[in-house]
Amino acid sequence: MRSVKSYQASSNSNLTSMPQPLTARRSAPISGRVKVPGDKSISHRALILAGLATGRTRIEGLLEADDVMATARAMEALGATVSRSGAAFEVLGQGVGGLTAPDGVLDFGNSGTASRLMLGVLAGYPMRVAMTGDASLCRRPMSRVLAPLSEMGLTVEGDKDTLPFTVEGTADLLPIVYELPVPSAQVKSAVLLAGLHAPGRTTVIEPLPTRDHTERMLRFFGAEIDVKTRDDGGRAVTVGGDAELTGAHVIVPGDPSSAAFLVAAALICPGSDLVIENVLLNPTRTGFFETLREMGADIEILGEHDEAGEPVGDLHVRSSKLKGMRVPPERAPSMIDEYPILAVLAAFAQGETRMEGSAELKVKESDRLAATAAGLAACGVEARIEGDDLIVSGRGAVPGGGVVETHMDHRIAMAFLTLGLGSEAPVTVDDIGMIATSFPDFVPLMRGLGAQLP
Ligand SMILES: O=C(O)C1=C[C@@H](OP(=O)(O)O)[C@@H](O)[C@H](O)C1
Ligand SMILES: C=C(OP(=O)(O)O)C(=O)O
Repeated sequence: MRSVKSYQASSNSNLTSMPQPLTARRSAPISGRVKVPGDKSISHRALILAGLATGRTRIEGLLEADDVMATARAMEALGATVSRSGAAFEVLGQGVGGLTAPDGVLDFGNSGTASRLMLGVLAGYPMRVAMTGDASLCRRPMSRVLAPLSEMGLTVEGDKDTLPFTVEGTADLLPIVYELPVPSAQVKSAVLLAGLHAPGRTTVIEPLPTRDHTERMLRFFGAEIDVKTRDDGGRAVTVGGDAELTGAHVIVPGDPSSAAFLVAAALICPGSDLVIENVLLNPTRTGFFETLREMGADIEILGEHDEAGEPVGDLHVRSSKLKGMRVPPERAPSMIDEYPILAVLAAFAQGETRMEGSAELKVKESDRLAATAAGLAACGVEARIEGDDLIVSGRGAVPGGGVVETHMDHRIAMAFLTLGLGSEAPVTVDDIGMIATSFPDFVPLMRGLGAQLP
């Protein structure tokens, strides 16, 4: 058994370590059968709910990346026991009210999900907890979660909107009905997690459906969850308070947001034929694959089935000629992390791709609208931002030859390394260090499939 304390907070140490540039070159076909690491969103939630449950939880396929290890360390600091046992993780939970005050500051590294979901957990405990993150996380807005959680009873010292700050929860949380002003699964999840402690029922209303892993997993651990879907697709999610959760056996499927880079590489490198096994196919996460099919991509889904409460299947991808399209704003939540790699594919397509309603991209690990447009321009692609829309003019081929700034953003780094596998001239990414936050084996895995990442 190995405790998670032995995992380093490497996303923070990246701040002081030297940047690691990498150059991607035009590649032969990307082919083979492969699995991607476990889904990041489900991994965070598995650790949190396991820590709040009574008894033991076994987690298979947990993503061992910096972001998820920040959640694991936080749960340990709060009194849960998290250890690795062979290929799985085991968590000994403390029950919904059983967590205890940490000794030091909780450091969430680069992870928005870890920090925001944990605020929901902490809201139910009358203890002062100091929280921080790396330079990127300390710029990201926290008011979106602090607003509903303050209504429930959480206080933030100094009324701050960004980390670092100290919060204090209460044993007397109020249940609320909260309508999300922005489509965000992190905000929805934070309110639902706080609702576990509140007496009565807490409801989150979301005008556009966002990823629903918290609801599914809460149900899996025994919480009372009610989901009502409106005619317009919006949802009202209600959690019963004073909840009791029981340890469970969680199996984490492959992350579709990581698979997206492999799919993209296979599409743009001629002659590719790739199968990615065991990918999460929850409909709140598959907007990218649907969009690519509409653009003409040859993507087949094989062997779809349910595993531990989530749909999974294999993706079979063959290189394809793509055409530009209008991506409607209501699709954004189901593919929010895939816009940088979609924009890269749009550059290889014929015609214009207009990605509408992408405002949320401005508040991710970097301003992804700006970083993506600048990266494309550095690689000779015409791209522009109009309000909240990103517009890419595809010419069927990409010149490349640029140096791309990643701004401490793992998805920008992976998106532009992928671009370099299909462009005419090599593409250099200024720093690949942050890739460890979500997909530590990205570079060796891609090399194994034929990618030229020397
Ligand atoms: O709930 C989650 O696990 C996530 C929700 C999304 O963020 P928002 O809730 O800010 O849209 C997504 O970008 C992030 O990578 C993971
Ligand atoms: C936005 C992301 O993550 P987070 O918000 O958890 O930092 C991401 O992984 O693309």
